[in-house]
Amino acid sequence: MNVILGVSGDIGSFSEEAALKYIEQSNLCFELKYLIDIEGVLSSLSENSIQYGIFPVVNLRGGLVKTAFEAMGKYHFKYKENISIKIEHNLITKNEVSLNEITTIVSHPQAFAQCQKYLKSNFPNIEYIEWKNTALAARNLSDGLFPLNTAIIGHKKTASLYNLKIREEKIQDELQNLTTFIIVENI
Ligand SMILES: O=C(O)C(=O)Cc1ccccc1
Repeated sequence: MNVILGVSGDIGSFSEEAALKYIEQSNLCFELKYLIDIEGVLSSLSENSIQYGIFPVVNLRGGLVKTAFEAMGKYHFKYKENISIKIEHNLITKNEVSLNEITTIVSHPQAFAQCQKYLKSNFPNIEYIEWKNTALAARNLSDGLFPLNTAIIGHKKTASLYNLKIREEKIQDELQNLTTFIIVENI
């Protein structure tokens, strides 16, 4: 049976990127399971349907990942190790939308926190919607869940994965935008 590493994101999320880097560095063989958010990871771990989990806990610009601390207070688990990755954010829309037509941006709260300066100077008066995960936002935009004039902030690979278009690259406030993820296991 394969050992499963639960990811707090969808395909194309930053948590997936951290998981892939962890697998490469540790030389361990894991199957990834996409559990969308931190609650999904920790609940699956407590039910023993996964053996390990990975999720973000802190970023220098965005601060503590609030949802991580809320979920960590609800479950018992063991800390295994941590890994930090450099995160680059991108503004992504459907193919037919131009920048001046954007009325809404959907993303994970950490993405908004890490792109504050960019958003304040470029989109001061639009609607912001917090979503469970950046890659899920991309998938849902592609599926037509949001109005056409919606952008998401996420990993550049979500554009090709979900048939979307990158409008602006590297929009994070810090060039070296490191986020730390932790790998956890059952007690
Ligand atoms: O939403 C994601 O893709 C995540 O993995 C959570 C996240 C979001 C923004 C920065 C770091 C982690």
